[in-house]
Amino acid sequence: MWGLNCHAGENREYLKVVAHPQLHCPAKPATLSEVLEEYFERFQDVKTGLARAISKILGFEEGYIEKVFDLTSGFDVAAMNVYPPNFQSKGSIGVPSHTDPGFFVSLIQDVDGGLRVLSHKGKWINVYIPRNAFLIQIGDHLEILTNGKYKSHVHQVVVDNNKVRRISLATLHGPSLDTLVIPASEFVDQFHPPGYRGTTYKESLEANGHYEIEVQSCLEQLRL
Ligand SMILES: O=C(O)CCC(=O)C(=O)O
Ligand SMILES: [Fe+2]
Repeated sequence: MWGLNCHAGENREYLKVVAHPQLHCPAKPATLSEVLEEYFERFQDVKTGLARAISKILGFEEGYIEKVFDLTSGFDVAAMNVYPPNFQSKGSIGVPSHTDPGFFVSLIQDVDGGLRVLSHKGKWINVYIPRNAFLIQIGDHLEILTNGKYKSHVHQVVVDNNKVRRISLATLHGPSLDTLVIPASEFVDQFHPPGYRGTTYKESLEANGHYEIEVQSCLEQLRL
């Protein structure tokens, strides 16, 4: 899906493709699908490694998250972004503040600067990503699974009055579409009642009337 968003609140051009369980990518240019295929194939090891590490940190056996999110069929969408868009450009907000659905988001960029994260004290922090490094951000469905222990944090992109051209690849790694995500019983007790309503991943992606591939957050609607 190609999109050009340059209205008051947003200012970017992007191509979104489903990356997993099966890569759906335009056939031309052939180098694009070849590079993405290799990237996402090799990224599976990073995803599995993170799932195992986080499972252990949460006190579960290492295969816990792979199992509850059914990651072998996990629904991943990659957004390739250009800021500012090639055509028109209005304002300096690349992407307004939001959280992302899913287990986690991985991000690479060509030039540093632009991405900001809202701290728990309500301050915007510029994110520094060392060259050749990935940024990993927690997604809404890990927040739901942990009943709010892990937070899907609010972030935005600010494009310095469009003086700098920036390209990023943000991939939203989700559970499988038919996985029902609810707060795990281990995080629920009389002092911590369930804070979120359970839905399948597919239902939560479509809750705001968007298509699955638009991967918009609906965390606010799921809060109890
Ligand atoms: O381009 C970026 O740095 C982040 C983009 C983003 O937040 C998103 O696509 O959800
Ligand atoms: Fe995002």
